[in-house]
Amino acid sequence: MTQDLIAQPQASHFVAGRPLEDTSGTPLRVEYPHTGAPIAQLHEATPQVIDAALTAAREAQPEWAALRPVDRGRILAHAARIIRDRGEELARLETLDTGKPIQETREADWPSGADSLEYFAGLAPTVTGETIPLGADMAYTRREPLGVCVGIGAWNYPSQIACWKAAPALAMGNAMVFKPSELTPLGALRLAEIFLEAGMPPGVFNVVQGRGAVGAALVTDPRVDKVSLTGSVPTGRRVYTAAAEGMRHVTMELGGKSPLIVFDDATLEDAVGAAMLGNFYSSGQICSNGTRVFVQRGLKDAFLARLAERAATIRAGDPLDPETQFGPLISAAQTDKVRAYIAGASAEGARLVFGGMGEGRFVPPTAFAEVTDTMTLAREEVFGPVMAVLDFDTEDEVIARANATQFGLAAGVFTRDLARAHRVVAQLQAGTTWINAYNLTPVEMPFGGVKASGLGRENSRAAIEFYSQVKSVYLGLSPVESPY
Ligand SMILES: NC(=O)c1ccc[n+]([C@@H]2O[C@H](COP(=O)([O-])OP(=O)(O)OC[C@H]3O[C@@H](n4cnc5c(N)ncnc54)[C@H](O)[C@@H]3O)[C@@H](O)[C@H]2O)c1
Repeated sequence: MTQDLIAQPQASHFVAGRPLEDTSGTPLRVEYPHTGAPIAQLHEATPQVIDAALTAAREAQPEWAALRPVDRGRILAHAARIIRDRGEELARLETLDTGKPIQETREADWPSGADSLEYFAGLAPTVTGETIPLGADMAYTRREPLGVCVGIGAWNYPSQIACWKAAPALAMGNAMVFKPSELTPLGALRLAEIFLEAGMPPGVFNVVQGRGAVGAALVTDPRVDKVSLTGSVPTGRRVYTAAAEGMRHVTMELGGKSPLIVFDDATLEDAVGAAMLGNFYSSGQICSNGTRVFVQRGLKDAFLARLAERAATIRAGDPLDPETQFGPLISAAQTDKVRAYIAGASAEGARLVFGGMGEGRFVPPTAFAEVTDTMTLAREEVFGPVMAVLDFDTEDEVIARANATQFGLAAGVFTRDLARAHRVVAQLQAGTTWINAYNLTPVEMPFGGVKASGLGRENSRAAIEFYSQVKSVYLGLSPVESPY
């Protein structure tokens, strides 16, 4: 291993407040995506490790839930402060784990995780029940935790995903066992250490490593009350099915093929900027990306010309270089997959405007024009920096075409006509939408999908509902009337 790129943690797992190793688990080689060089060597969780993590979570949860919400919130807020204090070190770790430019991991990844911890730390004490007058009697409701939640993460925003799941779950008094993606296991381990340092009792947040089989073992364990997955639609279907067997709650944050609609009265620079953000940031590995860019015919030539001009200035390179704006893809397998989509788009008759295959782990920012709805590039999630530009003429037409997909994660509209913007957004089948903006996901705003893109919402007050349940308490204050 190159000495300065080693990121070996103390142990593969973090259970009951301690690093835990079991070298009998299948080896898990962690690589720096930029070079493919190993940066850590871990082991997948064995059944014993999974059992230890779930036992620890089960045991820790009741006491954690019994704390005053303000006391749980103080620990989450303390963890957020530690994350902010160690921003540089954590950004570097995230870059090594994901290959994303350090520019991005400094600004977006852990800081967004810290936002989430701060938000739910503040929200926890404000969650109250209802009192319901019933004449002489009354009822009230209590919002109670679910118990043990399993979090399963994707590789594109590993530490942000861990925080987005942990923050509402823990704020509401649940314990969590988190399984990061096997490709990006390092950030969640660091989060577990930070929680402990911030004063969280051992066992409240545990991390186990492994591929899909470890996730599947967690999802079906009778000690688990809820599963929150961030991943692809096929994995989501499997996990939802398995969770249903045990009547477990789920949150599903899945993939998309989101439309970004640009009317010909849009501000060109903003629309082009948003299309670039929504296709090339994180080398296109973002679930909510607006990968079907519908451009009204009158603006098409200007849009493509300005897009090509601005895309040519994107600086690709070593992700640890602060000047780098664009990094490699996560793995050789993902690179092959993205290249196959590029080859397929050309074969199906789309016109390559710029970009192409690239070299090694890099696929450059790429855009195709004259893409039609039936082409594979317009129908399937690529999860790489490949933009499909489609032409359209009328509002009704573009709404129908935008909705003609199994996905429903996100959508965007660019126009100066705000009445039209609201009218169009109201008709788009998507859980998260933007008007004259794209891919901004502040913690204050609910985030999630409809249709095959998911169930439940992360972030905002809405997330509380998905990490708690309502108990009704009927309070009899008058004599019991019985016919017997
Ligand atoms: N909606 C969102 O918030 C969001 C955010 C990021 C990524 N994503 C989606 O994630 C996908 C990319 O991530 P990925 O390739 O890691 O996804 P993936 O579906 O391959 O894996 C996601 C996670 O599920 C685990 N897993 C796989 N099979 C499992 C099983 N049978 N039971 C339990 N767990 C299992 C994996 O080990 C991994 O941790 C894309 O489709 C992307 O759109 C969605």
